[in-house]
Amino acid sequence: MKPTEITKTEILKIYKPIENSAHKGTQGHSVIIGGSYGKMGSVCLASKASLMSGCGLVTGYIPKCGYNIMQTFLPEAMVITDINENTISKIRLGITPDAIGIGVGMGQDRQTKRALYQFLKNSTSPLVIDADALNILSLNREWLLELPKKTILTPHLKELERMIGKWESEEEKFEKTQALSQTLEVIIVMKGAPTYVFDGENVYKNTTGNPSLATAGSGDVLTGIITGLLAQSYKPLEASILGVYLHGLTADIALPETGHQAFIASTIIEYLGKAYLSFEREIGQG
Ligand SMILES: NC(=O)C1=CN([C@@H]2O[C@H](COP(=O)(O)OP(=O)(O)OC[C@H]3O[C@@H](n4cnc5c(N)ncnc54)[C@H](OP(=O)(O)O)[C@@H]3O)[C@@H](O)[C@H]2O)[C@@H](O)CC1
Ligand SMILES: Nc1ncnc2c1ncn2[C@@H]1O[C@H](COP(=O)(O)OP(=O)(O)O)[C@@H](O)[C@H]1O
Ligand SMILES: [Mg+2]
Repeated sequence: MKPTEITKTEILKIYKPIENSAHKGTQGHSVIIGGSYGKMGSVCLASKASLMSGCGLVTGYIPKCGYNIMQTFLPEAMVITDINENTISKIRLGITPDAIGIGVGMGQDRQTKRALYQFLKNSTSPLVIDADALNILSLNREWLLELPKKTILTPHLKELERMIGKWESEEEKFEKTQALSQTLEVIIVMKGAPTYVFDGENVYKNTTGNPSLATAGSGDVLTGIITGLLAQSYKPLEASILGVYLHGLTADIALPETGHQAFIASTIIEYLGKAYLSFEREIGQG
């Protein structure tokens, strides 16, 4: 199982420049579901990253306590609140978005667990599953069978361990992850240094990124980027590959300008524009 490297050449084959006739309706609508009291930053970061990945419309689905926080942090986003104050208890969107990212900052309340199960049973939009949604699934492994095919899971190594159990060697970690992606027919973005993407058949190794990304919220931002790309009608594997590449590239571009200490999750979002511009320059020269 030799990984294929995710290089700029591959990325330029996937990347779709914007059409002149574009309007916000053609650029996709993504929904980020998550947040709980004290963890609203995660949804704010993921939603802003989704918008700045190029998505036309973004909605946050959050508990009531996050309403003012999110509307103030990100006026470009729309907000739908749960009936519950501090955690999500029932997911009623009333819209059918082009992609949904679920789990960041969501916590693992009993009501939230039940809401996730009902959501997975009924959801028809392409999905990205991260953080607490992954942890809840690890505690209720039979729920994994409810995941629609080509759903994208984005575990860091601890979340991965909760899903597949401990491994004795790197080889075993890769084999178990590959087996899970094959059995469930899902895409697994195994976050780390570097990040690998499994699609059940092949494994792809990211070539961008550096330790500046070892900062709170940087995975929440990745969830927002991949969800935004999915909503812009990139296929799930393309969105995963392009998402991890862009995410790492922001850190590579920023590092000489910011230094790693002052690089935070918001800096990833800030540098998305420069990362995209580097693609446009290559296309212009081609
Ligand atoms: N501003 C906000 O609102 C923010 C909200 N957030 C939200 O908080 C929730 C909890 O998420 P979380 O990831 O912090 O908790 P959890 O799953 O227990 O993992 C932590 C443990 O895992 C390990 N570990 C992690 N990475 C690893 C790696 N690459 N390689 C190896 N190990 C690794 C590490 O273990 P250690 O190495 O310390 O033993 C660490 O102790 C979640 O909903 C998230 O969205 C956060 O995003 C922050 C900003
Ligand atoms: N040393 C590193 N080199 C490259 N990427 C890293 C490094 N440390 C962390 N990252 C990236 O940062 C992100 C961290 O995600 P995660 O642990 O979910 O953060 P959070 O939950 O705080 O948002 C992942 O995309 C991971 O690949
Ligand atoms: Mg995370």
